[in-house]
Amino acid sequence: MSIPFYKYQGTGNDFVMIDNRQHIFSNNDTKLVKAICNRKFGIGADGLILLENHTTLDFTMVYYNADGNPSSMCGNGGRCIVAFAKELGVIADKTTFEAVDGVHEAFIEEGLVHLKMQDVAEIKEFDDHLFLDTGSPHHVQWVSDIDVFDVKKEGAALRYGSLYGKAGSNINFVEAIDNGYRMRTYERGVEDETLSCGTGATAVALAIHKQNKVSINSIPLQVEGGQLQVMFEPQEDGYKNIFLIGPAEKVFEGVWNV
Ligand SMILES: N[C@@H](CCC[C@H](N)C(=O)O)C(=O)O
Repeated sequence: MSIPFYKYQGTGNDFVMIDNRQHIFSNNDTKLVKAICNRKFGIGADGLILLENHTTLDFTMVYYNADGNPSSMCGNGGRCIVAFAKELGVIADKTTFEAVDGVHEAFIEEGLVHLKMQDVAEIKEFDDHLFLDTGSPHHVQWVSDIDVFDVKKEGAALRYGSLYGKAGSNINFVEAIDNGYRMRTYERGVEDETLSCGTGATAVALAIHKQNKVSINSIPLQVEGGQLQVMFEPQEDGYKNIFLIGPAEKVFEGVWNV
């Protein structure tokens, strides 16, 4: 079996993308997805994404983590699939598509993909961290030594610890820097630090605003793989019109032979 694939990255969060409009790839083949995402024996990626037909919208996004399992929303993957849909000629510069957490609008402007995220109603604040769901679950914690912080060790301890039970959570660490904020993420389902996490960046931006650290509604975030921007409108009871903004690029394409 030969499966044509494309490799995309959004601020270093990388994905294998497959045009599955003709059902060339079986859904939920955990072993195959894990093999494709393996960085030593496969193509290598943080996740695999299928672009499928939708009955009324432009397309459906189906997301799998690198461990082969389907998961909750991937923000950077959402930005990458918009660029992929444009490359395939499925859309021009604007789109409405469906993902696991609902319908998303997006547009491409000056080379950056602006992805509208779901409204966020609740941010839980604890003594040393915050927790919110931006399509995926996110723990946000301030640190003072982010450059040398052991994200993999501390992230894994929290992800598998008593706070989040079997489902786990993605774990974000953040520090204020001269021109904004710098963050690093341990990703559930990759079980390692990734160079960027879009739903994580969204969670960090809203957490920063919730804690009154800024009054602005647009927050620049430096991630390991580049720069993201999150814009939002604060409401009495949460946040709406949330946009995750950043680059999404095709890296290469090929054929996977099984
Ligand atoms: N890379 C993602 C998040 C993907 C989902 C996550 N690993 C989970 O299982 O919760 C992003 O850019 O949002």
